[in-house]
Amino acid sequence: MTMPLPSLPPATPPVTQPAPAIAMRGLAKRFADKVAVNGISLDVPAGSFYGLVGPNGAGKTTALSMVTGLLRPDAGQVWVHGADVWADPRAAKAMMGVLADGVRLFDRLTGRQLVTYAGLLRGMDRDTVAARAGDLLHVLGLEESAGKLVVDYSAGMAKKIALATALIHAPRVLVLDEPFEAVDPVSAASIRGILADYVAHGGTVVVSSHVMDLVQRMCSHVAVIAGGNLLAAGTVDAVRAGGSLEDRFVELVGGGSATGGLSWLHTS
Ligand SMILES: Nc1ncnc2c1ncn2[C@@H]1O[C@H](COP(=O)(O)OP(=O)(O)OP(=O)(O)O)[C@@H](O)[C@H]1O
Repeated sequence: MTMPLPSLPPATPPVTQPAPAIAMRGLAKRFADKVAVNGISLDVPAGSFYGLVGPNGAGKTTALSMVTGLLRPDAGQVWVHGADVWADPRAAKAMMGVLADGVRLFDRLTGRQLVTYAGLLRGMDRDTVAARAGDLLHVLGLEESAGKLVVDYSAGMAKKIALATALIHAPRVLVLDEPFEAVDPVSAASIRGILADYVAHGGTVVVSSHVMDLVQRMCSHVAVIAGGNLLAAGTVDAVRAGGSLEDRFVELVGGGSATGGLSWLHTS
C-alpha cells in the first residue's frame, strides 16, 4: 500500500530579498515504492554557481527534472526568480536554460540545425539565432561538425551541442545535469570559462557533478544529497569546513571502499 502524499503548500513564493534564482520547497518524488527525492527545500542565490553532488542514485537528476519542469513533483513547489515552475511554466521556463540528463535530442538534425531550432522555439529572430549559433559552435569547437547529423556525434560532442541549445536564448538561470560527462579536457575548460563568465555577468548556474575537485574549484555553493535527502548546503567553504570537499562528501554520505570481496579478481 502506498502512503498518501502530503498536500501542496499554498502557491506563494518564499519572501526573501533579493529573491533567490531558484527556490525549492518540500520537493518530493517517488517511483513506486522508491522515494527518489524526499522533500528537499533549497534556495539557490541569484548570481551563484551552485554545485549539486551526491552518490549514484542520490536523486540529483530527479530533483533537477522537477526544478526544470520536466518531471511533475508528487509534492512541493519550485520558483525561478519568483515564477512558479508548475503553476506558471511559460514564465519560469523562459528564464531557464536546461541541459537534461538522458533526454533524447532531435538527432536527425545537424548540429547547426538543432541549435537554430532551439533558438527559434524560444521565439528569437532568425538573424540573432544564426549569429549566436555561429558563436556557440565556434567556442564549443563544433564548427567543423556543424553540418553533421547529431546522431553521428560522439557522446562529448552531443553533450556540447545540447549545452549550446541551453545557452542560445541567454537565460537568467542555467540548470546543467552532468555537463562535463564525456567531454574532453580542452572542451571542459572552455565550458568552465563560458560558465564563469556567465556567472560574472549576472547569470546563475546549477550544475550536478560527481567530480568533487571540479565543484570545489568552480562553484561558490554546494548542496550534498544522498538517498533523496539534503545533507548539507551552503557556500563551498562552509560545507567543506576547512577540509577538501571530497573528504567532507565521504564523511557526509558514509560508506567506504569495499574491495575485500573480489579475491577471484586477483591474478597473482
Ligand atoms: N523513471 C524512474 N523510474 C523508476 N525509478 C527511478 C526513475 N528515475 C529515477 N529512479 C530512481 O530514483 C533514484 C534517484 O535516481 P536519480 O537518477 O535521480 O539519481 P542521481 O543522483 O541522478 O544518480 P546518478 O548520479 O547515478 O546519475 C534511484 O534509485 C533511481 O533508480
